[in-house]
Amino acid sequence: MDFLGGFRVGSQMGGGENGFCTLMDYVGKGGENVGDDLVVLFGHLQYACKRIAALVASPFNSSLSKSTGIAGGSGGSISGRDAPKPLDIVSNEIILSSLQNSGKVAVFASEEDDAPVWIADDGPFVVVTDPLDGSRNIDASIPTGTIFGIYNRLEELDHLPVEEKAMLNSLQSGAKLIAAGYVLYSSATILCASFGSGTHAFTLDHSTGDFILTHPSIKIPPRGQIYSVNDARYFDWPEGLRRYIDTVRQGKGKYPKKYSARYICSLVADFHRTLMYGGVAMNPRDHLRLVYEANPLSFLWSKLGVEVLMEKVEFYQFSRSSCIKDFRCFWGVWMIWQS
Ligand SMILES: O=P(O)(O)OC[C@H]1O[C@](O)(COP(=O)(O)O)[C@@H](O)[C@@H]1O
Repeated sequence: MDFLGGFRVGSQMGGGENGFCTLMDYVGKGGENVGDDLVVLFGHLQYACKRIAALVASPFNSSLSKSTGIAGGSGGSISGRDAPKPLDIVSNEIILSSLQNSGKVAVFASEEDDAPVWIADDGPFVVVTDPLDGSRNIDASIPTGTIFGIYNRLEELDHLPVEEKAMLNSLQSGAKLIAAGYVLYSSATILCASFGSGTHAFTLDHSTGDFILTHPSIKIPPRGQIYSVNDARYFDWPEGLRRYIDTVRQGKGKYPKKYSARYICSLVADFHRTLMYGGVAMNPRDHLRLVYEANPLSFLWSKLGVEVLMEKVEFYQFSRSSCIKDFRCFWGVWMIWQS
């Protein structure tokens, strides 16, 4: 048992009884004290994620999706890998309605929507999210996750037309995030977040419904022995990346042990494992969304002092004719540079 600022820190084996530090304790006045508005926002966000955790674990998943007839949803005309899956849409609605109820959000920008939604003129925050990442894998019960980032609303844009200010607020630079995180839906449900100093993980105690602080101020192991990348794309990679992976596979890098490969193809799960065990995780394709995935996760890494490489961010040029979903980037995280 550990102590943090007067709170007992639970372990995943521990209960959520009195004395454990819950997420709401942590963000509140007795903990990091992120400010009343953000506390309220997190109260609603964690509630939404608990509902999504229950949804993805539900035995009624597939019948729910089929019977509600939302499979085509708002994205009926979209095809292939971008076609929204039913649980994505349900998760999106859950988060949106929770944030609307919070009264603290001006703009909600989700990977599931073509355009950001303006919620409330006086909401102090802008929330960007991928409500259910990895949902392509859900029929096989592979872990999924919610990714979120939070900005302050740009008051200097208040005079603009709604659509324009919603878009510009959502396209703020990742460097302006005030908080970001993810929720992993796996054998445990884990909410991992940074509010600007350090990165902390909270594990859902199903007996009380509280997220308990289980991993305060996470430190990535200085040396990992795992690389995480979709290496079916090996022949599409740049030469330098192929050389790097070949080097660590053979144990010929600075760390003289052969690396192992782990790739779930569920970003939050691959990210969380890398956070826990170290190593290198990347997606060297022009595929991940800058606003909903790469920026929030990079914010977390940067609070850990980890080097984040993002390329192709020139996509991040505001253009009125572009869909926010099209801002994509190559994304890589180097825990340790060692080729
Ligand atoms: O097919 P790749 O390049 O391995 O990409 C897999 C990545 O795509 C994702 O499924 C995200 O894709 P979507 O945003 O289209 O859902 C991640 O969870 C995963 O890390």
